[in-house]
Amino acid sequence: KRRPLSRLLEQLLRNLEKRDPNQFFAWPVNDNFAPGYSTIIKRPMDFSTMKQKIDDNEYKSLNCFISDFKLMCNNAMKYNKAGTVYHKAARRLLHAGLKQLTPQKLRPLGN
Ligand SMILES: NC(=O)c1ccc2nc(N)sc2c1
Repeated sequence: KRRPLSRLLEQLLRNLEKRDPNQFFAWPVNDNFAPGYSTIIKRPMDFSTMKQKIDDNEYKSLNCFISDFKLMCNNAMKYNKAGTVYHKAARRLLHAGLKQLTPQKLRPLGN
């Protein structure tokens, strides 16, 4: 890929997806299997949508990408009650993902 940012984001996305072996976050959540989802979650996000946004060059920075990743995980922790497999998977994914996304070398200059 010509665009260095796209190349970086695709690699980061692949590594984040590895941490979702059950593919709870692979596709948009469907109201049919998650009753009331679209009324509770105003800004849905999932890995396939993030991939499409990379391909459409919608991410202008790494931080925009990280924001969508956090949104996806926080949506799941909002909709799914604590103690459910989905809530626990979202918490694990968020913590593991942020460790990968904000190590010292990736942190913006100055901190
Ligand atoms: N990402 C989510 O919040 C999520 C994913 C899968 C799923 N399957 C259900 N039966 S509820 C549910 C929620």
